[in-house]
Amino acid sequence: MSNLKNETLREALGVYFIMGSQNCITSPQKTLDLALNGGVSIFQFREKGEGAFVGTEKRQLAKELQAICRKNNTLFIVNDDLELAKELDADGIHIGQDDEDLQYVRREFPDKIIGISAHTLEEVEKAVAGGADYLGVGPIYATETKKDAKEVKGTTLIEQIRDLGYTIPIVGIGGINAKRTQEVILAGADGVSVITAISKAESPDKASQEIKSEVTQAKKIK
Ligand SMILES: Cc1ncsc1CCOP(=O)(O)O
Ligand SMILES: C=C1C=NC(C)=NC1=N
Ligand SMILES: [Mg+2]
Repeated sequence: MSNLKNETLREALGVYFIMGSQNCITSPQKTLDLALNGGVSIFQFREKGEGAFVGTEKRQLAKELQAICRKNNTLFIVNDDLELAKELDADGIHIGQDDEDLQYVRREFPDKIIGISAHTLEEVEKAVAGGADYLGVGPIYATETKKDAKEVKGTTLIEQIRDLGYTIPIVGIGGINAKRTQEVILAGADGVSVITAISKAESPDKASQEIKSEVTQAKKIK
């Protein structure tokens, strides 16, 4: 378990922005700065897909985005890349089912936040048993961003997890925007993970603000 208190992390998961150079219209640095101004509460660097940076360029961009997060007192999470996460002393790492297994990652990062993607109840149970700090459940809605996304499931898995009494922090992910945010929170998620709705927004700060207010409103109803 990360040394960050469970409830603090749950709170921080509210508006979980994920981005890499391939997801932006303008510069990643500018996009992140605006998104943080708008109310993003945790950020994940996810440099993947066609044309993604590798090596020194990737490391350089990660350092710059981490510095922007630090300036805004916001958690900086690295997707998949354990070496990079270690080198930057990131606040946490997010792994998918096809990445290193949780036990190995926990040994490497005993006090960091470890998030796991989960798409089935079996994957959820394994992640909870293994001591993951949060789950990324999706895709909730259709998404263009992740080419190998699994089948769209709506909010059913989130509801199932809560019906079974699991209290692990959850973010929904996949095709989420401001309009869809309340449904995901009311289903039992603690936050929403978003790439396109913020990274390709006309104004990333306004987009983040709208999502944040939807999260806040839904949590009042819950
Ligand atoms: C990384 C990931 N995992 C499941 S869907 C997805 C992409 C989400 O991107 P968007 O918010 O643009 O649909
Ligand atoms: C695939 C993913 C699922 N969930 C989260 C939070 N991040 C990811 N990269
Ligand atoms: Mg992965």
